[in-house]
Amino acid sequence: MAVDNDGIAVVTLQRPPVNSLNLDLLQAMNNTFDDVAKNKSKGMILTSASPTVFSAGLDIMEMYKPDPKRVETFWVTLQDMWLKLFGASFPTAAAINGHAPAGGCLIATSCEYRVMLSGKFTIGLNETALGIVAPTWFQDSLRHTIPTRQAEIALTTGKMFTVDEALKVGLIDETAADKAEAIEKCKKFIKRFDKIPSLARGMTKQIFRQEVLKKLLTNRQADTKQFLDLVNQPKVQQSLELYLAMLKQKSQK
Ligand SMILES: CC/C=C\CC/C=C/CC(=O)SCCNC(=O)CCNC(=O)[C@H](O)C(C)(C)COP(=O)(O)OP(=O)(O)OC[C@H]1O[C@@H](n2cnc3c(N)ncnc32)[C@H](O)[C@@H]1OP(=O)(O)O
Repeated sequence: MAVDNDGIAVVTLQRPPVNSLNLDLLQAMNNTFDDVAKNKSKGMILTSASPTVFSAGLDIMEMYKPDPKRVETFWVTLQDMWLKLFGASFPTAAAINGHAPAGGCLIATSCEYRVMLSGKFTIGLNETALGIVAPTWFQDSLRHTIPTRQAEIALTTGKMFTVDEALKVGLIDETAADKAEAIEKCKKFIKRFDKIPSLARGMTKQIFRQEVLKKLLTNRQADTKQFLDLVNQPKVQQSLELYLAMLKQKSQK
């Protein structure tokens, strides 16, 4: 993590090759978000060290033939990550410098502002296309960002938006030619709050987001159980196996 002169933390995801979110990366993100809050940074920008992938979403290896204890810890840590990021009182922005499918889109939509690089990248919640279900809070994060009708159609079809489509529907706020420009645009967004008292800003954001946050906070155990039931279904394991094989085949071409 780097904190620049103007007090804005730039947090770079760096788990090659595709920043897939495994238990270790999620734990590191949680520690970093706590540090950003403790250091009283003006705000946080999330970006990626990869030139083509912001994040490939959840690491499928954490869910394929999982160890029962680890997969439960994995899910609870993912819930923590979302609660910290979506509920952060400090300003948050995503400089999306590559593809952002599924959990990658979740991270981006948990931030308050999104700038994505122009190019052949895509962003969206593609879970249904993989035969899995986007949990309530994934769906809520999308619904919080784009109009309800478009969110429903996107979720049920597993739509991956091109950069132009994402801009048109409001899934991203701006485009940028390169990563430096994306970070600059995110900084400009965060600097808008320079003259707004941070306590009032933070509380207003938390009130605005509290309904969605409360839904998970009061249903955490049920949400975990639902995930564990789903992940242990033979049909879901079969879908994950096929998907992994497809990804492997594609990467070897
Ligand atoms: C049962 C679960 C129930 C509920 C949970 C619901 C919530 C799910 C949320 C999720 O996030 S599920 C994950 C969904 N993610 C995806 O569908 C993305 C899959 N990846 C891609 O589409 C592409 O990799 C990419 C567009 C992100 C990047 O493309 P490219 O740069 O061409 O890289 P490769 O495809 O060649 O991949 C390199 C390498 O990485 C492996 N990999 C890719 N994504 C994942 C992943 N999500 N988890 C684990 N591993 C992944 C891929 O297999 C390649 O591995 P090699 O060993 O062949 O190099």
